Amino acid sequence: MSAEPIIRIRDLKTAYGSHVVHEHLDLDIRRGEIIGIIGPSGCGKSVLLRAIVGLKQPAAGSIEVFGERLEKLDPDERRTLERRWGVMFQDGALFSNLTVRENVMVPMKEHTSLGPQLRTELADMKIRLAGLEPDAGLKYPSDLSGGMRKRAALARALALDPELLFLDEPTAGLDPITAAGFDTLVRQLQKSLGLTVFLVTHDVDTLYATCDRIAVLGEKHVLAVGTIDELRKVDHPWVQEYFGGPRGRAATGH
Ligand SMILES: Nc1ncnc2c1ncn2[C@@H]1O[C@H](COP(=O)(O)OP(=O)(O)OP(=O)(O)O)[C@@H](O)[C@H]1O
Repeated sequence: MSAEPIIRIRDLKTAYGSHVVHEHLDLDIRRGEIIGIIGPSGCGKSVLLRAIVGLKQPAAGSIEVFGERLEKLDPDERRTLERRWGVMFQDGALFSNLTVRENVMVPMKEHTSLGPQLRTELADMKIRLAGLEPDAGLKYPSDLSGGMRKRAALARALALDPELLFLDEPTAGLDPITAAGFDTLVRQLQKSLGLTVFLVTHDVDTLYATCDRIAVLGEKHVLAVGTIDELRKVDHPWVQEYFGGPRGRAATGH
């Protein structure tokens, strides 16, 4: 892992009108790590993700990704930078009128000059990489189970061979076995592709199974960041409850 963070957030403030979501938020994401982002509902996990990828304009502070500040780039430079990450949104956000293969090809069409034949071959490769059977590519999202839809959304997030992957609650709504399969897949992909993963989750099992470090959001900023063992020692009621409460104990078998 290099010392230079892949994402560097300093003194971030975000707001919707008078409603301040983040204030004085600092966070570094290290290259090659899977960092879990947790915190109470509505604390701003998804908004933080959106701010990093440029979908939510910060009210103050700075966000650097790959050493660049998005708002300082011209449109071409920004598109080049955006190609280096993939995002899987909370609901998967697949286009319902496109097949899985066509969904995966959307970013390729937008960002590359690859011809249809190559796009198809690459899309099918991503579909397999995400753990789906090849024939899933010809199906529409409505023909897939929840777990398969998540994998299809993951395949699309991987379409451009990203270095950085953003996953917003990837296991929400999945049964525990399917969720565990997804966790394993994320870990395998991180290892084999050398990805850095920014993973928003409520799922304690996912944290234990996949994350190198965890950042706890609350009170508009990062309350604590560290390994699970480090966070267990943090003297904050929500953090204590999260890791020491019944769900946290069940996940560790303590
Ligand atoms: N488009 C929007 N317009 C106005 N307020 C918004 C918008 N998006 C998010 N918010 C507000 O920002 C705050 C943080 O929302 P966010 O979705 O990031 O929370 P979260 O931590 O991801 O929650 P959850 O765990 O429930 O998904 C909430 O108070 C929410 O109401």
